[in-house]
Amino acid sequence: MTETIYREPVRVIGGPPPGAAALEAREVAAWFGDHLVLDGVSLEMPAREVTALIGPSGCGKSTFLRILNRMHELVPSASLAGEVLLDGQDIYADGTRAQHARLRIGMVFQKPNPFPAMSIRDNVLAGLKLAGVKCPDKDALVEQSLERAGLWREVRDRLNQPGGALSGGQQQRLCIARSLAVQPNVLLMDEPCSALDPTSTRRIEQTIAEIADEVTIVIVTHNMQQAQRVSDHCAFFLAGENEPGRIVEHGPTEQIFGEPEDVRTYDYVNGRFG
Ligand SMILES: Nc1ncnc2c1ncn2[C@@H]1O[C@H](COP(=O)(O)OP(=O)(O)OP(=O)(O)O)[C@@H](O)[C@H]1O
Repeated sequence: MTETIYREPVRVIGGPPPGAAALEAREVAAWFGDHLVLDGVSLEMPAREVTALIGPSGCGKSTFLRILNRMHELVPSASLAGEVLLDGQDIYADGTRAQHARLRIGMVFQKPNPFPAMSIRDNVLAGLKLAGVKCPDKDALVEQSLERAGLWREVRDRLNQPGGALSGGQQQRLCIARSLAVQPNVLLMDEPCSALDPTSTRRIEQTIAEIADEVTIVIVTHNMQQAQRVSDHCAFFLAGENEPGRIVEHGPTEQIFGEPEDVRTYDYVNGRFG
């Protein structure tokens, strides 16, 4: 079989502007009803780098991640304050559409969620249809997205088979391919390996390393080794008893794991609690 390697991004019409983008949260607070779950969260997530969000269960990491692409507001009781800047533009500014923010800032979830009866090829293209993005050369886009997600070689001869027939790790890479097909500027990942075996986990980590030059990544993980392996920066979240979650400390991953400034960070990354 002849291979076409698509080095330049395949052209799509109506997609995000090209390239990775920086994200910055400023003084973010979040509520469910009148329950304040996050407060005073400010964090810079540089373009083309991987930022890991770490911290014990319930400290607001997933809530923060969902605020970064306007999914938090889909929960009926949810509200928030603060700003989220995508390359300097507040995604919550008046007149900015949530769907536009979600197109530029993609998301991969804990449990792989391909459309099980839909073909592998159509799964990759499903995000385009939902976002109203068009592509004149769909075959090239399918190949490039699967290649970037590290799945092409395993599925290129069975693109018409259902997505549900793949293994869990392959399904997660299919979901990454689906997110990449719309060519987002940022990819958010909420514990993307927690349902996977160690081999699939390493394969996803390899994929993260391969795509990080082209798309900014923010990943929630409970796995400290994973945070160390995949991220350039880490933010440590913590919520006291009856207190909202806050960032205790953030910085280069080497510093957070090697020489943290706060004793709570030291204790957490060394497995003393959480
Ligand atoms: N839909 C919801 N309605 C009400 N409260 C919620 C909702 N989702 C989360 N919460 C609450 O918000 C707080 C933060 O939850 P969140 O899931 O963001 O934490 P987390 O750090 O991601 O936890 P985990 O690591 O267990 O996934 C918790 O107190 C949780 O109970």
